[in-house]
Formats: sequence, structure tokens, C-alpha cells
Amino acid sequence: MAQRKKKPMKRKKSSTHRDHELQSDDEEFEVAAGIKDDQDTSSRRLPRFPASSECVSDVELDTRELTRAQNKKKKKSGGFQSMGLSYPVYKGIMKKGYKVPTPIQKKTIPVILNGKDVVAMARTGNGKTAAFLIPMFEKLKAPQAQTGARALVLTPTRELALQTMKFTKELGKFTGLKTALILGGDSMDDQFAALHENPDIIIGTPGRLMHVIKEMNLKLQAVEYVVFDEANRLFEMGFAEQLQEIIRRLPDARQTLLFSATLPKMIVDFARAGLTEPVLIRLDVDTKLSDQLKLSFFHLRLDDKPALLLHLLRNVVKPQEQTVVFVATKHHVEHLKELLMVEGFECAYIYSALHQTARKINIGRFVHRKAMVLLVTDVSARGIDIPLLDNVINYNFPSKAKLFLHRVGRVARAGKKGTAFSLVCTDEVPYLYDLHLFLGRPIQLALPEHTQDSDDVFGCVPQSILDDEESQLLTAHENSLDLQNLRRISENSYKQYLKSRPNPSPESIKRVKNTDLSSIAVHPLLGSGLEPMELDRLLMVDTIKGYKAKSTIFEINSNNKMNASEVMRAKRSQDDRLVDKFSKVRAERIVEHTLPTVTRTEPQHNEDEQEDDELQVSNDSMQECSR
Ligand SMILES: Nc1ncnc2c1ncn2[C@@H]1O[C@H](COP(=O)(O)OP(=O)(O)OP(=O)(O)O)[C@@H](O)[C@H]1O
Repeated sequence: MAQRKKKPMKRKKSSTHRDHELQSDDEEFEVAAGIKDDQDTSSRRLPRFPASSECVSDVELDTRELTRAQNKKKKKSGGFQSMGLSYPVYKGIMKKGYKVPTPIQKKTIPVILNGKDVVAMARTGNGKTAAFLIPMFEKLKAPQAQTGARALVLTPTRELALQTMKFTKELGKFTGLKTALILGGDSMDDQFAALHENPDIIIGTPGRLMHVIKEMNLKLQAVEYVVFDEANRLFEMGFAEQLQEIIRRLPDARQTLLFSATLPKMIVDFARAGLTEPVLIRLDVDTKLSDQLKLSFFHLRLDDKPALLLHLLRNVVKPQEQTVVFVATKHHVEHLKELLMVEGFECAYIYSALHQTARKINIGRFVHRKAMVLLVTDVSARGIDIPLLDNVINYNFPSKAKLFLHRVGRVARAGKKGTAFSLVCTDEVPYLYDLHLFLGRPIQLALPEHTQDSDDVFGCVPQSILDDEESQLLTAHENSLDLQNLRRISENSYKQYLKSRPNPSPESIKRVKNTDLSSIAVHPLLGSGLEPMELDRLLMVDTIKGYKAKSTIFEINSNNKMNASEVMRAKRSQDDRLVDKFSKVRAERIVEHTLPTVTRTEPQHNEDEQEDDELQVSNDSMQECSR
């Protein structure tokens, strides 16, 4: 394959965007600090964060810092780019909309690319499918004329096999590799035909695969890459015998990977026999979040955030609890500080442009419990030394998972319980998906069965709660010109903030589009005390509120030949073409700008990365992993 010269990347981002990136680098430092604290829970106070005295404002930072941060970023790049992938593989990843590798991908892909056998302990929802598909494409590279599949992926269920097939097609789109799907329940003739076409990859369930192997006298001698996906379920479903039989037919010189949510003795024994000196990779994210920390995510409109904030502080947070509220800009701090004071809350506040003395006074009020609420921006929260907290409220959802960890790092420590409430409006939902990929947990959309104790639930807010608070808010603003001005300024600054906010991964945007957010049930924390009929009514109101017409009133009847109807249809198709064209150009630009060199470089590792990733690669013996 022709080598592509790596063009120097033109930086087109605005300075505010770069500032954001700078912020994220610092965040990584802060998270690392937070983790250390994890290990020393006896300490009452969290370590100090880097001093913020150099920060002029929340969005303007020193250029020397910027350069330092950029250099640091280059050095510790743990992205897909630094994995030394070939162009067709990399292009597939970009096209699929993955921006950065998930923790399991970051840890497993380099090890697999190094040719090692791997046992990875991972639950669902963390991107493990791509973790074994990407190195598989890299290993197989392109279709080969020789007979016999070179990769075999075994999954416990038909659904999982279909999903893996879908990902193989999407991610491996530019490799040209052929895949056959061998599943129970499908026509044997079709499967024989698929195998006669000399596929590079076979994805299948063990029972039917074994059957086909015998019927066709299928040889697996060309197989060089084998994956046992969800191995715990493969065994639970009674496939042990078929797996042993399949493994006996495979050549010794192969690379074998085993992904499993748990590692019971049976799987450990199987791995000992079937894998050669496997590297054990464990996803240990839970240690990053305190197990005493409860996460609650509320879906609402941006305009409803002040109302929910008031409701949470009045009715959900207990009076003796201390809460830090993270907002997007200093203007939000100023507006909400005024609003909370009008509503009778004692609150402290800090933002980086605030005079040093005022900052000290405010922190002092919070530390001495004169104020139970502290309003902060991410930048201003650095360098402050505050006690352990009961709650954090993410008024604006963080655009990076590590920033989320940093914000909640002071809650639920030293044996105390705590909650992180997050107010998530629709354009922030993709960040919530990215966060869950990072945490290695699937998102739980609220269901009527969820109870107040349910953790990590994403639910909606009953309109009645918002209505109550909003009528108060209206009066407060009508009576105060100050409040009106502060609100207007914070709304304007939010527009600027949005321009500089890093994008979520395009794949998460796609997943959100495919989710019916209007059907999420009321969050269990907000639905208690409501009769089932009332809950149904609220759900109906929310569905009506979230209704978006797919066409205009002129196009109601598809046979309508009226002028207005035809104009609308013509405009729609023209707009669709433009949007398509724009998306294609943008996707291609992303691929070009971030094109890796074709030659494989050794994946970069450094200590920083080791410290702030949530996986631990270890060469522990299989004995150890069974403990
Ligand atoms: N690096 C990434 N960036 C953004 N989205 C990703 C990334 N990796 C995977 N995803 C997406 O996350 C979702 C979950 O991934 P995947 O299905 O591989 O997880 P999993 O751990 O195999 O879970 P499951 O067992 O439910 O299949 C998919 O929609 C996938 O496309």
C-alpha cells in the first residue's frame, strides 16, 4: 500500500476552542490527583488542584500554558492515531464516528496488535466489539486468495453475532474483507454457500458452527485469529463441549482472545489450555468512582434548568448537606447566585475573575458551613481546597468524561455517601453516552420499575415540578431588572461557550438520534409520591412536548399537488442533498486531517497514561485472575 505523507495539520480552531483543550489536559492531571486520593481515604481533604492564579478569566489562558499543554498532549496521545493502524482500518473507525478509543479499546488494541493472547474482563457497553475487530482487520489487512477463513469470532447468541456482523461491515468497510455468518435458525444452504465464497472471517454461534464443520468437513487450518466473545455466557449456555472441539481443530500458531464479564474457574481452566501466556486486562473503572456515589441524570430542556436546580436544592438535597454546583461560565455563576439568594438560599460562589479576597471570603463561608451551596466554573474550581462534599450538581453537563470524574471526585469519600445530579438537555445527551462508554457501563433509561435507590438512571422531569418552580422564577425575574440582565448575559455567554465546547463522538450523536428520548420514564427520584395515573398523564404531556413534525402542514397529504406543497418538497430534497454533501465533506476532512502513517509504529505508553486510564493491564497469572 502506498505510504501517505503525514501533512502538518492546520489548526483552524478558535483560541477559545484551544483553551478548552488546555482545560482538558489539566483535567487529566486533576483526575490523576483524584485517584491518588482514592487510595488514601483517611485524608479528610482532597489534594489541592493546580493554582488558578494564572487564569485571567474562565476562557482566557496564558499562551505559554497553551503550548505546554499542546506538547504534553502530543506526547501522551492515546488516540486511534497513535496505534499505527493502516489507512483502510483507520478510515473505517473515523467513518463509524469514533473519536477517541474507549478505555477497553485503549488498553487491549495495542496489546493485541503486538500479537499477544488476551483475556479481557469487561462488561457490556464499553466498546469491546471494536476492541477485537480493529486489530483483527489490521492483522488480516485485505482479502486473500487462499482457501479458508483466517479469523473466527464465537458469540453465545444470535443477536450478539448479528450485532458483531453489523460492526464488522461498518468498521471494516474499507478493508474489503469478506465475512460469513453461521447461526442457528438460518438456512443451512445459505450458510454453505457463504462458506464456499471463501470468507476471511467467520462469525457464529458454537452449536451451529460445529454442525456446519461436520456437515461440510470444514477445515479451520487457516485460522490465525480467534475471539471468544462473552465467554461467561458461552459457558453458561452449555457450549463448553463445542468450544473444546472447535479449539482442537484450530492450528497451534494462532492468536486467541477471550472477552468475559466474569472469570469463573471453568473459564480460567479453558483459557489456560487454549491460550498461550495470555495478558490479563481488567476494566477497573469502578475504583475511579466511589462506590458510595450515586449518579442521577435528568433529561430536560435547557430553559428548565433553573427550575430543576431550585427543586433539587429545596426538595431533594437535605438541609444539612453541602452541594457544589458546576456551571458553564462565570455569567451563569452570577445569574444563579442572584437567583438563589432571591429564593432564600445562602450560597457562596467563585469564578476565576473574582478578586482573590472575595474568593477567600466565599470559600471560607462554604468551608465554615455558612453557605451550603457553592457555585463554581470548572476553571475556578481548580486550586481551591474544600472539604469533602455531599453532592455535586452538574448544571451544565461536562463535555469530557474525565471532567465529570474530576467534578465528582470530592463527593462520597471517606466512607460518606453522596450524589452527583446531572441536568442533561438534549444536545448534551451524546456526552452522557460518551461518559458511559468511558465508565464501561450501559446507560439505564428510566423505567417505571426503577426505585429511589436505583443508581445511574437517566430519567425525565415531571412537568408539574417544573411548572411550580417556573411560576416562582417568573415572578422573581419580573421583580428584578438585575436578574433579567444577568439572565440575558448568561444566555449570550452560553452561545459563546457552545462554540468552544469540544464535540461528542459522532457515533454517540447517532446513537442518541436513534433513541426515543420522549419515551423515558420519570426519574425515580422525582416520581415518588406521584400516583400511577398522574405519572401516565405526565408522560403523555412530555410526549406531546417532545413531538416534532416530520413535515410541514403543506405536505400533510402526500398526493397534494398544491404549489406550496411542491415548493416545500423541492426545498426539503434540496436541503437533504446539501446536508448529505456537507456531512460527507466533513467526514473526509476529519479522516484527512488525522491520517496516520501507514507503517506500524509501536503504540505509545507513558506513565501518565497508565495512571489516568481505568484499565490495568497486567501479566498476572491466570491463577491470580481467578481470585
Ligand atoms: N470509541 C468509541 N467511540 C464512540 N462510540 C463507540 C466507541 N466504541 C464503541 N462505541 C459504540 O458504543 C456502543 C456500545 O459498543 P459495543 O456494543 O461494542 O459495546 P459492548 O461492550 O460490546 O456492549 P454489548 O455487549 O452491549 O454489545 C456501540 O454503539 C458502539 O458503536
